Amino acid sequence: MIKAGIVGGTGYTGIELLRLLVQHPAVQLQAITSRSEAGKQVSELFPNLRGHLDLPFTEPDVETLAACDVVFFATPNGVAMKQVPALLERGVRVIDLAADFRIREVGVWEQWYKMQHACPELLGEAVYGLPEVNRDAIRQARLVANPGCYPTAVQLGFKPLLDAGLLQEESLVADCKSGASGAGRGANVGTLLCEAGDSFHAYGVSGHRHQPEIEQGLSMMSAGGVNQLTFVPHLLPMIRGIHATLYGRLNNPESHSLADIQALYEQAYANEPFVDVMPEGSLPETRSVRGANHCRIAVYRPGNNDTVVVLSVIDNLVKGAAGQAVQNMNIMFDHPESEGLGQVALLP
Ligand SMILES: NC(=O)C1=CN([C@@H]2O[C@H](COP(=O)(O)OP(=O)(O)OC[C@H]3O[C@@H](n4cnc5c(N)ncnc54)[C@H](OP(=O)(O)O)[C@@H]3O)[C@@H](O)[C@H]2O)C=CC1
Ligand SMILES: CC(=O)N[C@@H](CCC(=O)OP(=O)(O)O)C(=O)O
Repeated sequence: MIKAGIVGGTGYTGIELLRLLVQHPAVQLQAITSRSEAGKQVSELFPNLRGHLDLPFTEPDVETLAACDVVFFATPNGVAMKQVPALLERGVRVIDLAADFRIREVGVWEQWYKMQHACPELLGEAVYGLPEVNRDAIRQARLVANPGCYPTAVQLGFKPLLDAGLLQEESLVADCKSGASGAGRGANVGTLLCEAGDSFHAYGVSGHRHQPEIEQGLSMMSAGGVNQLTFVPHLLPMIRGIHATLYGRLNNPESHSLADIQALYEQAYANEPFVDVMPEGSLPETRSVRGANHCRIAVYRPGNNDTVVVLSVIDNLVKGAAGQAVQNMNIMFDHPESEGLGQVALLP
């Protein structure tokens, strides 16, 4: 059994980790932390876990966490980096759902996250946990930086076209929409029902912290690098889900029909358990991945012009966070990659 701990068990990604891990056949939950709820039974706060989990929340101290084989940090940015060195020293492997270890260059990270990094020496060792890109490195990793939700949807959507060198790199646009759970469980006026319900708006238009993460990932897929991505996130009046509409201009439009591009995607993801390339003409819906670890993708070439449109949907809390983290854990501990991740999306 893999002994697992969760730091931040009362947040939305922590709750989602709990839901997935109590059903995982090879995991024994060892410690679940919350500073605000320490001492209370986890199932008292979250009755969906009654009968599945008999553990109280504890304080997030290294001594308790050191008894785990793996610790998930489901905490705000800047928390994991303070505890990770001590845990690694104790032989514990770490999966950070926040952004502390996602960006290679410490200067870029500090500029976007507006704090000093506590252990920049670990940035070179940390593995970016997008299995469809880094599976082999994840297997060996002591420290995995779980990708952000928007970066997951965008990178999986563009990957086959960039890997094949078919796109003009300066032409990329990612028009993305997220449900409100992406903002976390903390009190926040912008995500109150009366503020976010029955309305729709963009945010972070002049700069969002996922921009450098997405550009870093896309650059690794493309010979020329990607540094002019236009990324605009929006808040949708729904709870879960990300819908990314991606645009890119073809280098040689005459040489690649829509059927060729469809075949390219099908081939690229043929062996990926969690990426589904839908048939031509499909319109992926966020509800088709709600609660499931899948990314569903459809490709288009409207009017047969030079621009390819890719539609990519995920559940921000599953493939965009907790599900991907469990997928990474399975890879790190040499378990079947889909173990404990067989959930089918909830319709309607
Ligand atoms: N929500 C989403 O869709 C996604 C979120 N992420 C990232 O995952 C991380 C968690 O997100 P989310 O679950 O939404 O966040 P929440 O705000 O919902 O939860 C945060 C959790 O962290 C704990 N916490 C806060 N501060 C500290 C601290 N200093 N030390 C220890 N624990 C702390 C809180 O519990 P307590 O205060 O009681 O200790 C709480 O359980 C964030 O970095 C987020 O950016 C990534 C992808 C998607
Ligand atoms: C709707 C909403 O607010 N979404 C969050 C993204 C959540 C996420 O993935 O953030 P991390 O990079 O911090 O992990 C945001 O835009 O800040």
